[in-house]
Amino acid sequence: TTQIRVGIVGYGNLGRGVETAIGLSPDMSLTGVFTRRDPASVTTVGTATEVFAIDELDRDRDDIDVLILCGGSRSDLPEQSPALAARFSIVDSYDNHAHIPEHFAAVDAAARPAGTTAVISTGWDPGLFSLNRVFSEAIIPQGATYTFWGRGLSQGHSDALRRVPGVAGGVQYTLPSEAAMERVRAGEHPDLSTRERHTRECFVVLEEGADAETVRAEIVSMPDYFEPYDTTVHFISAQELERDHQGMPHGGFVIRSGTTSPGTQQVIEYQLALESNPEFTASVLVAYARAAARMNRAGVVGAQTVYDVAPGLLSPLSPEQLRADYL
Ligand SMILES: NC(=O)C1=CN([C@@H]2O[C@H](COP(=O)(O)OP(=O)(O)OC[C@H]3O[C@@H](n4cnc5c(N)ncnc54)[C@H](OP(=O)(O)O)[C@@H]3O)[C@@H](O)[C@H]2O)C=CC1
Ligand SMILES: N[C@@H](C[C@H]1CC(C(=O)O)=NO1)C(=O)O
Repeated sequence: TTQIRVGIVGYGNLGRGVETAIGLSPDMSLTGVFTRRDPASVTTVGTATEVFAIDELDRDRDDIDVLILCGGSRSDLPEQSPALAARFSIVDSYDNHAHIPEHFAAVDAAARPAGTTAVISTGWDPGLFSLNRVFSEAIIPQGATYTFWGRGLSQGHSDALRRVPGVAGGVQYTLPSEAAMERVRAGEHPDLSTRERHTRECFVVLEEGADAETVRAEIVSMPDYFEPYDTTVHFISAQELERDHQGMPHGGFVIRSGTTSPGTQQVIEYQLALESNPEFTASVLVAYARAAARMNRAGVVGAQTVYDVAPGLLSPLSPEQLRADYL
């Protein structure tokens, strides 16, 4: 069977992870990396990986089945996903939850008339955690569902704070409320606000001459990303960022507890423990790129989410093998 030919758009933490994950997928090949920067300035993990300027995607080409978009959700994907879905099947990891319906509509308006397939908001949240929230609530309609993340590095929030004028670099860690988790695990169904579930801690390197209090105010008031949370901002040097904040671990869990008849307690839990958030997320993107290519060949076009993708399409194994070995 012919390989699925993939293009990576945007080469940062996620782009590097996708490059590695494709190398582990015998049914897929990497056509190349497409970057907005000078290709000569981009050093890839694989020495054989070709790097092109992103406008190399502007011309008609028949060497890409699906593009994996690895840009930032704060400002890259809102522009790149619809633009590229007009000509290619894509997958992205768009994770600004409050605006996913808008993103879906914009991408669908581009993909559907073009006959491309665009799977948006894949990864783990949104993505695998979204699936588990829906599974859990479909199976246990009477109960309460909770999602906790961290302590770990959120790539979406780190990307978002790096976009603030005056910020030269930085990361954001998400901390779950220990008290809230304890109450949930004790089987309580507490009514917790967003602010009561997590806090956010930022470590920021300022650009020369930038005003710290202006930058802090811009971060903590940022709608969707930071405004709904108690957020602290520490200012550090570039050396400290390099020395202390290069790891990108993360994780979390979705838990639902409820009853299937009066007094009959049922609990579903799905947990992730990630040494590398980007490598894990990239692996999810690659699996959904496999599904997007297959869905497009089957004539399923337009924007899709993880709720629209049959799980078997994620696997390199055939439906027959899955029935024989995994059911
Ligand atoms: N759904 C989910 O569960 C998850 C979603 N995500 C999403 O993934 C997005 C991308 O995360 P991440 O890869 O960490 O973001 P990065 O900041 O590493 O990269 C984002 C983009 O910035 C550009 N870039 C990268 N490095 C540099 C550099 N040194 N100088 C200038 N530009 C650079 C690249 O585009 P170019 O090559 O064109 O310059 C790249 O695509 C996040 O915004 C988040 O929304 C992440 C994790 C989980
Ligand atoms: N999308 C998140 C993945 C998880 C982590 C997270 C958070 O820490 O707020 N929310 O969802 C990311 O970019 O890392």
